[in-house]
Amino acid sequence: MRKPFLQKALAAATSTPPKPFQTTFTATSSWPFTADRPASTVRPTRIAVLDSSFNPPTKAHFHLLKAATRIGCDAVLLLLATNNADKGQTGAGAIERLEMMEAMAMDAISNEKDDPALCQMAVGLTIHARFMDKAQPILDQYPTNTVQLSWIMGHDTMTRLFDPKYYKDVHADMAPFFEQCDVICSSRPGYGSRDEMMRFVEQSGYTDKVTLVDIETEGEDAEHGIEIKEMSSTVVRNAVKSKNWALVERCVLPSVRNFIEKNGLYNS
Ligand SMILES: Nc1ncnc2c1ncn2[C@@H]1O[C@H](COP(=O)(O)OP(=O)(O)OP(=O)(O)O)[C@@H](O)[C@H]1O
Ligand SMILES: NC(=O)c1ccc[n+]([C@@H]2O[C@H](COP(=O)(O)O)[C@@H](O)[C@H]2O)c1
Repeated sequence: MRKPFLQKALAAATSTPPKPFQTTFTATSSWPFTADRPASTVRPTRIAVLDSSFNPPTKAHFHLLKAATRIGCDAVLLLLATNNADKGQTGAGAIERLEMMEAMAMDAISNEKDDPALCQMAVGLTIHARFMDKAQPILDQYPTNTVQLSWIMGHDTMTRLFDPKYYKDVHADMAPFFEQCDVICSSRPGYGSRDEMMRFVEQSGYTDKVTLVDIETEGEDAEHGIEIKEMSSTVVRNAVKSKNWALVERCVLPSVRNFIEKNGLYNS
């Protein structure tokens, strides 16, 4: 039922001229605003944006979002890009990824009622690879200064956010981005300690624009040998390939697990 709609959205993103940003799912018609928190320039709505390949969405992604709502984000946007700064596309197709992102959003809306900001979820599609290019077309959708974007990412991605190789002049190019956006960053096993992450932020000169968070560990997953912070889409793809469904179930939400099996993703 949703496929023709998503195919149309993808066609709009790849047509000439392309639609630079669109939402394909929103929890409510007024998203990201609510009756209690209407569009306001006095108190802009803070949207946590998780930009990812979602190949597939994992519990680590979900817990990054929870970390963002814990520190005050009002709503959440799962963002898929038709272009990636570094990776080619293998594994699931774009439509399948959008469907899995929507499944994750529906899971949150049904099961996370005690975290109202997490239930304010949307799924979106951008054509841009770099964060500085992704931001403006999203901001353009809403009345000026009513929305603040908080980009949530792991330590590995923050390193690339500030890597001069993506820019002509990193500070000049990033200045408009940091006027309207901030970054929420989590440490990630294999990419340096929390202290190293803090030093990296200090050296970048953007201490006031980056908030460091930690992904919470659920006892259940720690008991089973893999902690949430150790999860990645690669772990899930490899687990499906080796038919380790117990590990798949530990690393993704039930709706995503069912989607992977039903659609025969990541088998080869
Ligand atoms: N376990 C994790 N801890 C902290 N950050 C994470 C974790 N998993 C993903 N992220 C962050 O989420 C964002 C999107 O991640 P991405 O889509 O690259 O997931 P991934 O699991 O690393 O994918 P893949 O395994 O396919 O490379 C990135 O900013 C990444 O740093
Ligand atoms: N400098 C940048 O803005 C920059 C650098 C590297 C990756 N990215 C983006 O970060 C997101 C996550 O990247 P990966 O899927 O490669 O982990 C992607 O959308 C990618 O295009 C942005």
